[in-house]
Amino acid sequence: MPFRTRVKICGITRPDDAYAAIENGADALGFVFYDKSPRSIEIQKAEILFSNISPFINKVVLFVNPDYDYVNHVLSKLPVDLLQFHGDEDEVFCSSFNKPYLKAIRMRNSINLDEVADTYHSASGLLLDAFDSSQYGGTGQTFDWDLIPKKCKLPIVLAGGLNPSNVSKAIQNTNVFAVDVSSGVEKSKGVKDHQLIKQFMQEVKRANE
Ligand SMILES: O=C(O)c1ccccc1N[C@@H]1O[C@H](COP(=O)(O)O)[C@@H](O)[C@H]1O
Repeated sequence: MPFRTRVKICGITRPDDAYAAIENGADALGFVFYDKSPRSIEIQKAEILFSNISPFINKVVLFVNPDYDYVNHVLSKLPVDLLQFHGDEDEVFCSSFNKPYLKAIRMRNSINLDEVADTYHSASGLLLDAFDSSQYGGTGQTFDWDLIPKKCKLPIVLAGGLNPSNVSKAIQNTNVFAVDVSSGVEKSKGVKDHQLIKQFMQEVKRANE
């Protein structure tokens, strides 16, 4: 069976955007619970969205340096499949919710991903994003994909500045398990462009042929 790169579309704030992502074949949808993000969503709005998401689509909730109680509050309200920690959270914190999680790593030359995988041994995967000193993520910036090892102890999700024009090259140049996109399929912050979602998914498919 040929390998298929999985796709997560992040920063969903509207039902129509969720449907467009699902209809075009996304495996996971991401919801941002970080009030400094323009893609941040309120719990009440997310409750409605979540109740309309088809089975077998992973619902991922993203946090940046959250309080322990806030994560538990979100988990008490929403049927979450996977947590995504996109800040400076340590392994003890990330693993304390009894839920699978992705740990986002903002890539710099000095990072040794084998060491990071040992540190976050309880993670379901590492999500690699571009480093930006002023923002935690959703920056639309790429990083040097040569920094990604061909083999890692944990599955790798590639993020950071992906869009329909570069995702096929990103997949062909790396050996990642999944790709994650937010700003590259938007018409404005928090509002997805359905044509770009379609093109992005077509390009992922093309790269897998
Ligand atoms: O989307 C955001 O606003 C955001 C805010 C804070 C941390 C992470 C955020 N998004 C994640 O960033 C990466 C890359 O996004 P982009 O495709 O470059 O826009 C992705 O994992 C988003 O989930």
